[in-house]
Amino acid sequence: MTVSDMPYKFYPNKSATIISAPFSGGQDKPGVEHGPSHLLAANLQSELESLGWDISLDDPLKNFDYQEYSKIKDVYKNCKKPKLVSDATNKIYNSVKNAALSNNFPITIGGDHSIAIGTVAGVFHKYPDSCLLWIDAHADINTPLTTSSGNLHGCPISFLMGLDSHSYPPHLKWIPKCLSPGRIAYIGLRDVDDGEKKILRELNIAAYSMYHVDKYGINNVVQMALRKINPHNDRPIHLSYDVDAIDPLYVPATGTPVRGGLTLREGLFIAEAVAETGNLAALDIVEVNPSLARNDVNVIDTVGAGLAIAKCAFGDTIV
Ligand SMILES: NC(=[NH2+])NCCC[C@H](N)C(=O)O
Ligand SMILES: [Mn+2]
Ligand SMILES: [Mn+2]
Repeated sequence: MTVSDMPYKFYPNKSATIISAPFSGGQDKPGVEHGPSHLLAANLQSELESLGWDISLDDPLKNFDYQEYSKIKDVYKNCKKPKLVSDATNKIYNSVKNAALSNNFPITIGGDHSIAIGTVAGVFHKYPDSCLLWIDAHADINTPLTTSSGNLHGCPISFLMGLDSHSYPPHLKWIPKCLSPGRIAYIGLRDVDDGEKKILRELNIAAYSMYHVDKYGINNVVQMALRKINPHNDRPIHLSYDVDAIDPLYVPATGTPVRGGLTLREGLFIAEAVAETGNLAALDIVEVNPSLARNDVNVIDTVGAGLAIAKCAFGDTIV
């Protein structure tokens, strides 16, 4: 592959919006809501500006009243906090949509991975022809019928695809069914639930696990994944990056760590290779949870990895 002569084809004037999504309601462990403030304190904005980007900030959950939700019983069958997740991701959806509609590259910093309900829906509103590259140890494609944890950060893909849609909590029915199975590829999988494996097989979804990374090497895996979802390299690519794809050695401060993950270099290579296509259209960096660090080094490593992913995606190393 050659370096695109049109880097960032969808945002040629290199302007971006950093959207803070300090949200933890898609899972049970407090602390992931502090991810955005740590990434910003690590100079995310000025680091991206020094790469030639014009950066604005948005904070769609600024006035969000979390207290209100603790007063109500927010469960639907086995799904935890559907109203909270619905309302928060709807605000993120509008922020991402508005950024993309005003030609600002949306980079959303989480927060748990349920926020991708809003980010993917927002990007696909502007670019319905997009494809989604999901970097994660997990498939996050449980439906309300298959989830055993009830945590909605394990379900965003199924809502975006409309899988088992009759089972949805009423609040989540607004989510546009914008994603088709041929438009998503995974890299980094190693902790996939049985119900999820069945879905991945039945829908013939491009799923590259750590086994494939070892077998073919990271470059081949990225190229294979992109060829499946973007065969002519003309579609916008949404890169949704769960930092737990990277091995806990490098990214210890995350809610659902799984050993045997990507090396830090493999993880960064993915962001570089997607940037190199010229078609990167949105980025999420999720599941940074500074509260789960055992010491300061853990925080520095995890936040530093998130920052490095963003810089690679924004052209630090190649473009
Ligand atoms: N975004 C994440 N870290 N998701 C972890 C999901 C874990 C498990 N598959 C579940 O559904 O509960
Ligand atoms: Mn995830
Ligand atoms: Mn994960």
